[in-house]
Amino acid sequence: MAPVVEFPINVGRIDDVQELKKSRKTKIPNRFVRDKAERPMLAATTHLPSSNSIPVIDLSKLMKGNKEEFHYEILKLSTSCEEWGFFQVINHGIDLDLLEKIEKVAMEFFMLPVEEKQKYPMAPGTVQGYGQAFVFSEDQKLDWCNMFALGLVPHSIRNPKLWPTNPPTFSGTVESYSKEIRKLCKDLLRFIALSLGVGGNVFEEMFGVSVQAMRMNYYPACPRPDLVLGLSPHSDGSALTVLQQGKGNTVGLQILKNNTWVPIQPVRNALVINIGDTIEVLTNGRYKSSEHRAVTHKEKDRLSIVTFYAPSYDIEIGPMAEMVDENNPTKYRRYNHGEYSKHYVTNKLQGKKTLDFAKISPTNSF
Ligand SMILES: COC(=O)C(/C=C/C1=C(C)CCCC1(C)C)=C/O[C@H]1C=C(C)C(=O)O1
Ligand SMILES: O=C(O)CCC(=O)C(=O)O
Ligand SMILES: [Fe+2]
Repeated sequence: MAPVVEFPINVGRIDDVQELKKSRKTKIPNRFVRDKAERPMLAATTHLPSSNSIPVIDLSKLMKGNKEEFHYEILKLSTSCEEWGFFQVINHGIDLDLLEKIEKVAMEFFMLPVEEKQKYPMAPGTVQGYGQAFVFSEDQKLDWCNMFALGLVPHSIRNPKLWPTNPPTFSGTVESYSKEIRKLCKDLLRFIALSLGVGGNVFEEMFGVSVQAMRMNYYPACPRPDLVLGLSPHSDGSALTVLQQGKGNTVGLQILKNNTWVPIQPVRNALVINIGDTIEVLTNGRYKSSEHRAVTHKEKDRLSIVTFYAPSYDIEIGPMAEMVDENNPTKYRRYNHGEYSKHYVTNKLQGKKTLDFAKISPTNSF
């Protein structure tokens, strides 16, 4: 079973942002207007030097490159994970038509009448279906985003009632896409392990049948992008996250680096990968999950398709012995991943605060 909140909650009225946009009102409802300190300050983040962008990893060099190419790319991978917690992957081997198809069915779904989408409601306190996840109270600010999320693997986390029959190709495309993304996650975890100097199969052997979930995020254009957030700042609770940005989309994803929000420029046919909290714990903080958020655009809509890949709920995790020594004392305790998942999905998105669950000294930001 996927983790859910067990207490009764009142989340108040959650407006559907696509419907708000259709109503053409220029005033943003107060629940979406962020306090001053949280607003995106668009001008301050759009003029960064181009060198300040996340590394691009060529997967074909890791899969079938010569020795030199392999070593160069592994080094780049390790630097990306250490310095950014993010990278983009090109030549990933996933059929580009499949990437197009998943975008197409996602857009077809979001373009359906709201009554049709609401046949698959995300119940308050849960994370699957159509709606807004991570809302737990009436006074919580809302994101300028419509989400549709599904648990995929193992089958026990699936809720068949939430799988849309419209568009008719939706489910089949999700199945094909998720199989390919799963293979990619396994390959990436193997190379991430090698980049750490541990055995390539370490993560896969440890994870059991990994949990896989998918979220489609649709950010309609917003008349006041300076006042709202598309998605609140957070780190992902997964081991790895794979993010596909809609073709031709504007910049929307930003990551927090040295206290500055850095926009991620989409690279054609690339997938964005980020290190989740689980890898941060397993590497004892050597590879960190980065805080990130999404901002909106005044005229353009944006779509992202996100896959979360995480260990099985039954496994216990903690820093790997190879990552701990007298210079790197243990920073995280051991815990059950199912408990962390429950903690993650029963708290609002709040930067990296969720990971305090695992920290031995929670006040440290490491
Ligand atoms: C921002 O993160 C998420 O929305 C998210 C949710 C994932 C899930 C589903 C959509 C349905 C099945 C359960 C699951 C919690 C995996 C993130 O997933 C991360 C968070 C944890 C913890 C994790 O294991 O993956
Ligand atoms: O839409 C984006 O670019 C960010 C999505 C994201 O971070 C998430 O879904 O966890
Ligand atoms: Fe995320």
